[in-house]
Amino acid sequence: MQKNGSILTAEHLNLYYGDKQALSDVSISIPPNRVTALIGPSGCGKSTLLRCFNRLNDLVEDVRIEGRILFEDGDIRGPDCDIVALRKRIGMVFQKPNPFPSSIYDNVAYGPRVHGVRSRERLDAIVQESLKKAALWDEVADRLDDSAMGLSGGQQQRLCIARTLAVEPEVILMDEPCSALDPIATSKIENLIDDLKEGYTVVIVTHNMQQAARVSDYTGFMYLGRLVEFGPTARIFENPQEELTNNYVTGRFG
Ligand SMILES: Nc1ncnc2c1ncn2[C@@H]1O[C@H](COP(=O)(O)OP(=O)(O)OP(=O)(O)O)[C@@H](O)[C@H]1O
Repeated sequence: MQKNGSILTAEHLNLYYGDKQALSDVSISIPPNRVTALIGPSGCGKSTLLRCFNRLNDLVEDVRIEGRILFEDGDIRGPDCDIVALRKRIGMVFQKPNPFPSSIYDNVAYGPRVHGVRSRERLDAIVQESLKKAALWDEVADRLDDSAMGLSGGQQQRLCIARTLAVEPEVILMDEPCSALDPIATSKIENLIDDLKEGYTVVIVTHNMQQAARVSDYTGFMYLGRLVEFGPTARIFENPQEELTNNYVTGRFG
């Protein structure tokens, strides 16, 4: 944990895609073991900020980043940062479920295998535990060798969460994890997010304000690349300090 009580802190972050500035002077501190939602209109930089937290923007050509991102005590943008180790500690779940075209078991065992776990007994235990934490075990326990592609969209997304949990991350980044799912599957993922904060820090990007209000403890409202306001979710929705936030949460634009 950091001196300010956070697990992850961005300081004066600017990000440019070529000439276009997508983040402007963003500073934010993410509290541990809580769910933090990033909301704001399309194109305001939510996903860009999320991707900075595990250096996924490094893969984008022509990107330039200024500022610091501290994870615990180290700067993840520093030369000493081991990206593979970072992505193990800060996992990511994407908008569209993206299971590998292999068995349910192998999807979950993939990460631990990459990180050197060889014992079948240990892998069995990790697969079972991760699927239980992702609230999927009861639905797949008798068909672990079946293809992950045969699962429903909601099950696939929970499998992707299990795959992320299998390498024991500390932070889970979720980029619109329910946007491809129906309401029942969405509510399962939302319940799961609530359970996850016992053991993990969750940062979720969502278009859906009701979802942010339901699942998060803290909310950051972004607009045109800036973090306009950040605070406890109830305060952001019920008593925002900034007029822009108020206009957005009351549905005056979006
Ligand atoms: N790889 C990229 N190359 C160039 N520009 C990009 C890239 N990714 C995002 N952008 C631009 O950066 C800005 C912020 O995009 P970002 O995806 O972070 O916004 P967002 O708030 O997550 O939007 P949405 O809610 O629509 O997903 C947008 O103007 C977008 O067009």
